[in-house]
Amino acid sequence: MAHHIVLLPGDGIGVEVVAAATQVLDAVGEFSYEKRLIGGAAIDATGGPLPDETVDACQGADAVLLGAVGGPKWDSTEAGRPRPEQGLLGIRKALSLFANLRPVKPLTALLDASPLKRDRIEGTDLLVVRELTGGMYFGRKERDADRASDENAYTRPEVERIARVAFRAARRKVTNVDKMNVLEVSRFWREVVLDVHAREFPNVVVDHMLVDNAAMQLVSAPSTFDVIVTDNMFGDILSDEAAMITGSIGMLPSASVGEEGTPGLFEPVHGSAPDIAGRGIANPLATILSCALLLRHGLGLSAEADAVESAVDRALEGGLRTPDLGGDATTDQATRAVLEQL
Ligand SMILES: NC(=O)c1ccc[n+]([C@@H]2O[C@H](COP(=O)([O-])OP(=O)(O)OC[C@H]3O[C@@H](n4cnc5c(N)ncnc54)[C@H](O)[C@@H]3O)[C@@H](O)[C@H]2O)c1
Ligand SMILES: CC(C)[C@H](C(=O)O)[C@@H](O)C(=O)O
Ligand SMILES: [Mg+2]
Repeated sequence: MAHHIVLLPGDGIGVEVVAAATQVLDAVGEFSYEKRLIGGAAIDATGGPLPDETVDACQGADAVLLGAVGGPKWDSTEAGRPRPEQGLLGIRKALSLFANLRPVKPLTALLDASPLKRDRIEGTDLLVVRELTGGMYFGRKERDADRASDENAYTRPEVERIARVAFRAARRKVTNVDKMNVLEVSRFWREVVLDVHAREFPNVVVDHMLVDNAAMQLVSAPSTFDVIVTDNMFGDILSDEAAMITGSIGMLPSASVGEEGTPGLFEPVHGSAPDIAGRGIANPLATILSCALLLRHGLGLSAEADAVESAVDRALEGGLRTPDLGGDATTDQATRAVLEQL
């Protein structure tokens, strides 16, 4: 039976890059698709960012492919207004997708597309393991006329399970990133990571870095990292920074995964890019590479995943460059360049 994939295009360029990526999926296999609403598109159609039907469909899928949510149309600082981003946070929580894996590996063809010097980034092959369903994103929120707060809390099981994902993924070492010199929640986080290390993974090298230093080391010596494990907020910020090692935020894929047996959600790291939405010039490669992660980790189709990744590689070797990479290829042309290599 064909694998069943729920598509959540969302808003802005999310719609454009998901349409591109499904063409690539169709070139490597047979899949049944079900398109559902999320984000601003869902607010417009139903009043809320995450309709029940979307959650139900995702729960019944083999894997979920998401574009992006959000945009100025729904941006408001007013308390209590529905926001597109709540849809994304809601589906991550509903599927218990506690681990967000963001691999950062500059492709040879793009070593000169990064603003970082070639000799700095050469050899970089790191993985950001971002905790995705806890911390400041999901703590108690309070607001009155003169004060507002977002609680930043983690429980022991939440830290233990993300630490295990990181230690299992390590080839050389795990770098735990926190802010333990200031935050109580970070001191607790680090203690739990150390416990898991001592009890379950004593043979893996572990080191610890404060997040401000990690932000600096990511651009000065990215190839010294292997696996970075960090909380929801720090992981969000550090992975956008790390994207520039690959040349563009339009290149960075991600996999959001939970416990065995629950469908994974695969999504580019970038957002809905309102500044270029509707112009047909978004780089679809982050989403196409997210499809490779979907094939490999979501559906167990490793050969197909390898084929997609090497087609992207060859298309770039052949000169493919969208505007974010300094060229003028459109989304369509980029997609066709990948399809031609398949
Ligand atoms: N996963 C998601 O759904 C997600 C992620 C990040 C931001 N957002 C939302 O997207 C909206 C815009 O956020 P933002 O501007 O801070 O971040 P963004 O990632 O949408 O855009 C940042 C910059 O990168 C460029 N860019 C992003 N993706 C690109 C691509 N594929 N090809 C070429 N250029 C690309 C944009 O044009 C923009 O200049 C906000 O509403 C935000 O909440 C959603
Ligand atoms: C849109 C937003 C909620 C989201 C996040 O902060 O997790 C995005 O920035 C991401 O990185 O996936
Ligand atoms: Mg982000």
